[in-house]
Amino acid sequence: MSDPHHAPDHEPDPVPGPMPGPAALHAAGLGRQFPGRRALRDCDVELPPGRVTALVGPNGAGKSTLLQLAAGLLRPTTGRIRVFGHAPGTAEARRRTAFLAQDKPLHARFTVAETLRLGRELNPRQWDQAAAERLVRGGDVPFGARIGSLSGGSRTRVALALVLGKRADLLLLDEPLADLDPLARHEIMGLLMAEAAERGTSIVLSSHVLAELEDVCDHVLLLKDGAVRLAGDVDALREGHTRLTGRADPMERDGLPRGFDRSAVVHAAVGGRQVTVLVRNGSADPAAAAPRPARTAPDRAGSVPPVAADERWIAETPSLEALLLAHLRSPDPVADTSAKEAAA
Ligand SMILES: Nc1ncnc2c1ncn2[C@@H]1O[C@H](COP(=O)(O)OP(=O)(O)OP(=O)(O)O)[C@@H](O)[C@H]1O
Repeated sequence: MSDPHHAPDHEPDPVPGPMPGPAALHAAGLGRQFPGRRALRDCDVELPPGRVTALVGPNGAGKSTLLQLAAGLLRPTTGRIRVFGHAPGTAEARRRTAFLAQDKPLHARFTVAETLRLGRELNPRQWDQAAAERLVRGGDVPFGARIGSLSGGSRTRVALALVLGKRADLLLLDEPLADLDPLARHEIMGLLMAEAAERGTSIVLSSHVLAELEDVCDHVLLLKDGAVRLAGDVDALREGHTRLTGRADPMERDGLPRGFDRSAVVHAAVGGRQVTVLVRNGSADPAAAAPRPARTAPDRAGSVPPVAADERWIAETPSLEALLLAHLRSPDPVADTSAKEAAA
């Protein structure tokens, strides 16, 4: 339903620089300023086609702003953004993109059937009525009911039906599951995965429920304070980190042994006598998955053995949720986009 709000239907002047690749979403130096507030700054984003991307970040991180820029509802203040190489708001970008806004704007006085008819009229060449109806029927939403009379979850279902009915190549979904009950969330996630697997649809999905993203997303984009903090292929990012659990050192504020290489630490948390720490792997050598303490304090020389070889530490590849939580908690402002290449 985003069409009526889109920016004018013309390509802006070409921007100098290399041509964008076939990325589903490409942004370079992207920024968006609101009065008194910078929502996004200097964001470089490359989302390969056919991937399901988790867009995560704290409240106010800029997730909705990025999705609205990609949907052509906002214009960048700086930099540029492209969907499949096209400027958002142009006819080709609009045809290939479907956007589900966080507040799911629908006409309250329309019935469900009228809403789907509007979807078909706005997308006459590519509308899939069966896909849209399937979603509505899945929730037992009456086709004759007015949108204004529906529960939040049913309204969300109708809004998603419009998105899936459009048969777009890139779905931009801003917290699509927020109003849905657990069974409906599970069902909708399954539908989205099927859509991605069967049609190669690219999906960008913002969510605060990290555990739900684990089995669904194969790519991640973490924003914090309007900047990209972590980006890339999920497996590559997980393999690029190690989660270590061991006995906390009561003499150290962060609970880590004194000689521990803190430059590789994303975040450490002490719980009781244990410390759990997420570290970036410093080497491509899998044997070095766990960090070696690079600096050993002179007064304790030899007292801190290499963590990887110390059986008192449990080393494991982090889950996506553990990875994201550590990066969300990390004060480190340096973006980790090391897994970008693996995603291409
Ligand atoms: N239209 C606007 N006018 C002024 N400020 C805005 C506007 N839209 C967003 N902002 C500000 O930009 C920042 C980023 O907002 P945005 O909605 O993109 O964050 P978000 O990551 O989607 O947050 P949430 O998780 O709470 O939905 C916030 O500080 C917000 O207040």
